[in-house]
Amino acid sequence: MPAPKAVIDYINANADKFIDKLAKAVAIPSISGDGKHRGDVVKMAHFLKGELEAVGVSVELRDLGKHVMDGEELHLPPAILGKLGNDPKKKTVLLYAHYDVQPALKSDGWDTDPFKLVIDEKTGRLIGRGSSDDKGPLLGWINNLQAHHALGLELPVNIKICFEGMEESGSEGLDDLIKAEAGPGKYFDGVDCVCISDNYWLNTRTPCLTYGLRGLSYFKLKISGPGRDLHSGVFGGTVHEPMTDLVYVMSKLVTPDGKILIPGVNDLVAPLTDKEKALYDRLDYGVEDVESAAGGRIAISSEKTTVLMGRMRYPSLSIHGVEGAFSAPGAKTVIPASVSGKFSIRLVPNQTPDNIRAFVEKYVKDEFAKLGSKNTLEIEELHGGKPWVASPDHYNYKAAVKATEIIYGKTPDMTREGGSIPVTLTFAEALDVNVLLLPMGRGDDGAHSTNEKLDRSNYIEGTKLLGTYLYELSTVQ
Ligand SMILES: C[C@H](N)C(=O)N[C@@H](Cc1c[nH]cn1)C(=O)O
Ligand SMILES: [Zn+2]
Ligand SMILES: [Zn+2]
Repeated sequence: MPAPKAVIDYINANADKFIDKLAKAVAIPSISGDGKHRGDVVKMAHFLKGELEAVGVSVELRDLGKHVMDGEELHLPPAILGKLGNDPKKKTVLLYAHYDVQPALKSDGWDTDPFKLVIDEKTGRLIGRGSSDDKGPLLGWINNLQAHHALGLELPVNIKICFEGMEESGSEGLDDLIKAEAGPGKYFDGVDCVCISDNYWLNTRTPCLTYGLRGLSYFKLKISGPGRDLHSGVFGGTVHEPMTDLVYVMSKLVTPDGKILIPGVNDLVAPLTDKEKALYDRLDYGVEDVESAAGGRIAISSEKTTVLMGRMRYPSLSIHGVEGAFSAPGAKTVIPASVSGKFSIRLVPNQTPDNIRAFVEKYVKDEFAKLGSKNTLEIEELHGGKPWVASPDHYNYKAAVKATEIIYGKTPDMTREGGSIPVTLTFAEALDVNVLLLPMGRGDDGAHSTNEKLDRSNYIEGTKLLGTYLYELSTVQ
């Protein structure tokens, strides 16, 4: 059943107000990975609580306790739990999204202030940190609730909500909450299926539904030696230098064409079948899509399926940065006393943070030992999450296919995502339900990157898509 015309008309008529709301959300720098912004993450939770209550949702902010980040004990931001409707004749769908964002500084290379939503009238882009990941999609749900509230319409399904503020930092605390609230009489009791809008189309033209995510193991490799930073003219050539050791070890992790060098990691990956390869052949995708989204002609292969499988079905290892290294402008002649290299591995089925950790630790220690360095090495796993694959034959997906056809006039591609949303598998297992990923943004949105954007049409049509999905879900078998 399509959404009522009144709902679609309301969304069209209120598009500018929805954009204003996105601007308010973007203005709160809710960066979960930076302790200095923890107050902003909590502020964002209260902002959303107000928005949800204003449209009739009963909301509670659940305390998730404390954690330690970068040596500092911090209170975790709350999980936002909400309920609207309790009609036993209707299906109940659980909506998940996250209200935290990745860090962003203008000096990273943004053209504008990352926390001030800029509306580019020429291109229709809504530019700002979190516009696509994941404040726009999160507000897409609230926009629909607002439309129903304002029009005095009942929703076609019962809604339960779980919005979190730590997704970009390993979803700490949420797994325990979900497990504790699964089962008869508990918060998530009665949930029939889950919908998450927190990923992206493969390209800029074809909507998709996503039935898989890669997992993640994130590591910090710390090498220390001198008691303090040293003058390279005085000490260069006389001591083992931490940065030199780190660069050596990090260079042994992955080849420039993406082959992971850590023994054991690739052995866990299931062999490719012809049937599976045909799935990638059919997707609307070209090497030019990855190159235009990346902003450079740098695809790892000229073969479309190789590039797609590199994102969807094989693990990858990325080197993210070095803490403690000299990185300012100028030419400081320093030997840093302690440096920490950060890298992560995206995991695919059969790989888990538990079975990958031992391979990584052994290999890194062995490679470091080959140096005969007197510096010390510590390796720490910062966070991790398992990969997830669902059945796209479930009614949850059928409802989303129909909704996409109604709103976009196209049958969506069925994709697996290269990114990670650690709680997806927890929902699937703890609640024993199907989970659907229904993305709002395009493949070139630049999530986690500079100048992140959400196209105005994706925000507004995406809002309609989420609403229409709820109607299709209410009648699909
Ligand atoms: C796909 C989702 N929107 C996302 O960006 N997830 C993050 C999760 C994460 C884990 N550590 C830091 N962030 C991702 O895939 O990187
Ligand atoms: Zn993200
Ligand atoms: Zn996200």
